[in-house]
Amino acid sequence: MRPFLRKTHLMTRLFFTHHSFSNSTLIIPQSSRSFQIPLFNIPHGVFRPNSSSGIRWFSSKSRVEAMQNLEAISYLSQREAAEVDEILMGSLGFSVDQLMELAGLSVATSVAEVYKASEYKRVLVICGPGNNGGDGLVAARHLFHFGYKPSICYPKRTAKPLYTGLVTQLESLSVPFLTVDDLPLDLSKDFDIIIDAIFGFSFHGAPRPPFDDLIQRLTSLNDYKEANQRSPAIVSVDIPSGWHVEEGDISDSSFKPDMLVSLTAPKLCAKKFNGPHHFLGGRFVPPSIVNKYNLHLPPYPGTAMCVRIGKPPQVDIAALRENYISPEFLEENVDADPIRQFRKWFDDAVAANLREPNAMSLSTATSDGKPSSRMVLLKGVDEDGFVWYTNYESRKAHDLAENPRASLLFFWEGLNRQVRVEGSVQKVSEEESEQYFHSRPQGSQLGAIASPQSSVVPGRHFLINKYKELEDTFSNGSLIPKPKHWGGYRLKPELFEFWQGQPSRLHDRLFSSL
Ligand SMILES: NC(=O)C1=CN([C@@H]2O[C@H](COP(=O)(O)OP(=O)(O)OC[C@H]3O[C@@H](n4cnc5c(N)ncnc54)[C@H](OP(=O)(O)O)[C@@H]3O)[C@@H](O)[C@H]2O)[C@H](O)CC1
Ligand SMILES: Cc1cc2nc3c(=O)[nH]c(=O)nc-3n(C[C@H](O)[C@H](O)[C@H](O)COP(=O)(O)O)c2cc1C
Ligand SMILES: Cc1ncc(COP(=O)(O)O)c(C=O)c1O
Ligand SMILES: [K+]
Repeated sequence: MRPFLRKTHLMTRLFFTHHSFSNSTLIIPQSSRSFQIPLFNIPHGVFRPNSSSGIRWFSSKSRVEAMQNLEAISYLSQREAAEVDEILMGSLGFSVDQLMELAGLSVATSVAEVYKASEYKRVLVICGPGNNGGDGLVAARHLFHFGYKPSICYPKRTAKPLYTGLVTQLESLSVPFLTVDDLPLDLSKDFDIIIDAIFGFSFHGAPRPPFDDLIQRLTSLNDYKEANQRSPAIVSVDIPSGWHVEEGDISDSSFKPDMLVSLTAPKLCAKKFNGPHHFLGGRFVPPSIVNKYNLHLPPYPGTAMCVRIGKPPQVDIAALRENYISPEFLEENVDADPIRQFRKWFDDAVAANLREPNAMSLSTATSDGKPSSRMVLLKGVDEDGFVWYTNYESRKAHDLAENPRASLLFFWEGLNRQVRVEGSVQKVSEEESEQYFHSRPQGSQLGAIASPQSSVVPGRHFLINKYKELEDTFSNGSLIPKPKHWGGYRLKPELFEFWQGQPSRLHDRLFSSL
């Protein structure tokens, strides 16, 4: 294999035309051909000079950090876990209600990250007599509001107002409470997820009735897993119930959850957890606790209530799929003007708060038909076409010089929508490029000068040094001149396809060729 080389890259802007949908057709069948894409070394170098992209850059960085920090996680003993609880609810001024609310919300958000409500609707929450059971009650309420259908089994209720309040809240949502006798002996058919909120870090000895029997029913589900048959996913809150809080499943005879949501910090038994999904929740740990217990915990990304820890899940790539469920998109729903239709969908993507709704894949090809694709940012769309900005000496620019045709692809995953646009490409005017260039953050302007896009550079230091020199040169606030080799392209559309995903792959595809 050849070693990686470092290339650099820059950015781009967008606009659109007026045409009718006279030729629009609904094509249902999807090509069933599969493609084998050969793997090759991709010289790359994502250069984001300083933080012109601010928060977004930071939040994606903290997610990456979280993934990289897996080795450094620390674990609490049973005594330490109880101590932390006491400190939080003593000198640190928390109430148990608050902590339980945050813990239960963390459990619900962790579940929702892995098991989509559309596929895993029926949730059984088995609650024990202590705070672990309380976390389960809170999680059930949040899951209800997230669109799941929870049922509760809460055989040993605690008479304290906190718990009776949680029960009343669930009853007001008509969440069913099932007795142990109501539950089938074989839990495999009636539920998609079972949340084990039976015992937490205060568990000791061997499980007593009726929890011994419930744990046995969970353990019986192992047989289905071993036989590769569908059975509910088991999610344990803080401790897999029945496991020793520090030693884990000592007898090797208890159930093995698919997911563990550790709260505050993982307890020692979590070292023995080998399931696919380990999450951390309880985003309330103040620095004084972190320092006292020398905790190494991953940062929570953005505003999340949970973060994945442990090894990344091993997925069966072939089994990864979504069943798209969307409103129908019919001929009578589409705007006769594809540009207006595009704007409508674009506005929907913005309103849905999708990240980078203007990110699009741009495909170009050499004159002898060698294709290549990359993402660029749409910077304008109107009757004249779609505009993006880039480096005129880049690979895409070379392609466009010899073959001025391209295709654009938008994928708005959160809306089950895709738009294809194909057409001919021209450079935008120098004035237009000038105007756009000077509207960009200073860092991006300097980046455009520093980065010889698509050419091989000796290393990241090369870009950083060039960038620093430019920063010095322009530190007096003088105008940063647009490099000659930087500017926009405009694609004049000839063909549109608006795609809305539907169940069983019977998607709606409306196209208009102009
Ligand atoms: N700071 C945090 O991390 C927070 C964690 N929370 C959650 O709270 C639990 C710990 O809660 P706690 O009430 O201390 O303990 P448990 O939920 O584990 O349950 C204690 C009850 O279970 C009974 N028990 C213990 N062992 C057995 C057994 N072998 N058989 C049957 N019953 C058992 C115990 O009864 P005892 O009579 O034995 O004392 C108790 O009734 C933690 O894990 C988190 O999930 C908070 O919600 C938020 C803050
Ligand atoms: C979301 C996203 C947006 C991007 N936007 C642009 C852009 O607007 N202009 C640009 O030149 N490069 C942009 N890039 C970088 C390009 O994908 C690519 O790496 C670079 O333009 C070099 O491509 P080339 O060597 O094929 O010409 C973007 C990358 C991503 C992931
Ligand atoms: C290399 C490069 N150039 C240009 C852009 C577009 O940047 P701007 O929005 O500042 O025009 C991007 C966006 O990611 C980029 O990566
Ligand atoms: K548990």
